[in-house]
Amino acid sequence: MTVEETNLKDCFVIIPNVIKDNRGYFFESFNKAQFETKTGIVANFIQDNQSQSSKGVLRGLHFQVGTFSQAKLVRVIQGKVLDVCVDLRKKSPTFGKHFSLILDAVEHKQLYIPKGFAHGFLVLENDTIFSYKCDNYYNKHSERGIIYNDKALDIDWGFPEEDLILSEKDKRLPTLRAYLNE
Ligand SMILES: Cc1cn([C@H]2C[C@H](O)[C@@H](COP(=O)(O)OP(=O)(O)O[C@H]3O[C@@H](C)C(=O)[C@@H](O)[C@H]3O)O2)c(=O)[nH]c1=O
Repeated sequence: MTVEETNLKDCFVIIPNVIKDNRGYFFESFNKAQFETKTGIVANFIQDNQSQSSKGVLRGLHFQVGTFSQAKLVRVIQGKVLDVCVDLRKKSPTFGKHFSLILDAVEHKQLYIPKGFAHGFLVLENDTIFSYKCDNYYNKHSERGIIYNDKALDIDWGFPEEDLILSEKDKRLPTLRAYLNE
């Protein structure tokens, strides 16, 4: 696997070694020792999640707070997404900045998103299956979010706004400024 830095500190793109033969392909989707050596991050993932979505679904921008804050290692098993994360660590030099990349089932890239970041993705192909590891358990009461189209974040989703499909919960999320003033 190869690890690439992003514009956001502690946030990495992981590019696996995909081995192809006449049967198909094989790759190690997670190798703790290699992950830790190449990123310098000690990962203790304890929950795996999987979701399926249609084209146009936007999930996010989500995070958990306090003792339930989560680092995530995200990837696409089938289909394609635009994946986005936002640095919400108040003391970070890249506070409020975001990183985005395409995750698909062709390159099999992964994104490591540290604690203190918001995360979301826009689904670009029907029947996309998204999978991620978390280093903390889900906790309903610790869930927070920022609205995906917050002008202050300036995220280019590159998709017609009227075609987006969001959960009722996600439609009501606050801007970053409103969240910080809560
Ligand atoms: C995230 C999560 C949800 N749930 C439940 C709550 C709800 O009934 C149902 C669907 O939850 P949501 O609508 O929050 O699912 P979703 O919008 O897919 O939430 C996910 O979005 C992406 C962008 C992330 O980064 C994740 O951390 C997570 O927040 O699943 C769990 O039981 N465990 C979990 O870990």
